[in-house]
Amino acid sequence: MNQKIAHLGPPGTYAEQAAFFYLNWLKAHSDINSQRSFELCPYSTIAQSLQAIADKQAEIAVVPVENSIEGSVNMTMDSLWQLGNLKIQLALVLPIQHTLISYATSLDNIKTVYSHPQALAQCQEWISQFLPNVNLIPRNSTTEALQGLEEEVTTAAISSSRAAQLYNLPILARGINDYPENCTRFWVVSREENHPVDCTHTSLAFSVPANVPGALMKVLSVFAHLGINLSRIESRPTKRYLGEYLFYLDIEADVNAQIMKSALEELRNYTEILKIFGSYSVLPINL
Ligand SMILES: O=C(O)C(=O)Cc1ccccc1
Repeated sequence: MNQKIAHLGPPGTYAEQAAFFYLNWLKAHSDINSQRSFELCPYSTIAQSLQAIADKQAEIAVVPVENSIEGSVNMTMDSLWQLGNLKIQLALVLPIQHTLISYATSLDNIKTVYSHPQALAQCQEWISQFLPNVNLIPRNSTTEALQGLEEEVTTAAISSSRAAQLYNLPILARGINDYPENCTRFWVVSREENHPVDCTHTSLAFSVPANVPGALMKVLSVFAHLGINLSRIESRPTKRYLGEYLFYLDIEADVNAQIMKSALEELRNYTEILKIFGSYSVLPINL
């Protein structure tokens, strides 16, 4: 059986790099007699990679969730809530080193820089120091940003050195991210529930029944009283009314642990809609 792994494309994105790591990890952990093969499938947006799973065009998607400098990737959070029935299988942490790619012979000749909004934000101090007058133009991905560089020598793109190599493009500057420890967390998502026993994290999102004092505090105190640690809390607009929010939690516990079962049971009293995105472990990608 051929399993399709959806990721943000065109080929050479950081998402593809994470997906490629996952593909090799799957091969290494597959039964030697298994007939499974895997194929990487690029999509134009993160939302489309997740939609591909919901539509059964692909079995797995690898999507960026959070960056150590810029925080959450809103498109991933919003799509997971909207699609509702997708499950996180694994988290991957990828170190990210950005490069400036251009046919310009010097930084002084660059007028426009293209990239994914997260990459532009992760390099903003470098850009304001070395390219203070350029126009910054967002693109769907760091490799979509590479299109057309050849025809226009006053443009540059922020992408990876791996992408520069893949498309045979010149690198003008390396390691341009403002913080050297820049990392992005990706989630491996599918339609199926994850079953391993050693999951370290659970992610979920919820709305509260009414916008009243203490509504969020009641939910958080369930975890506090049971001694369960949270590793992330995010809010996103419900998009229904101004000032109404959804809350996303990453929790340091397995959904199948007895203590989490108790927490989730109690949580249902204080939430309106509760969506559990799954339990998983975290794998660092060592480059
Ligand atoms: O555009 C890419 O290459 C992506 O995978 C999205 C992204 C952009 C910047 C940092 C991490 C992920």
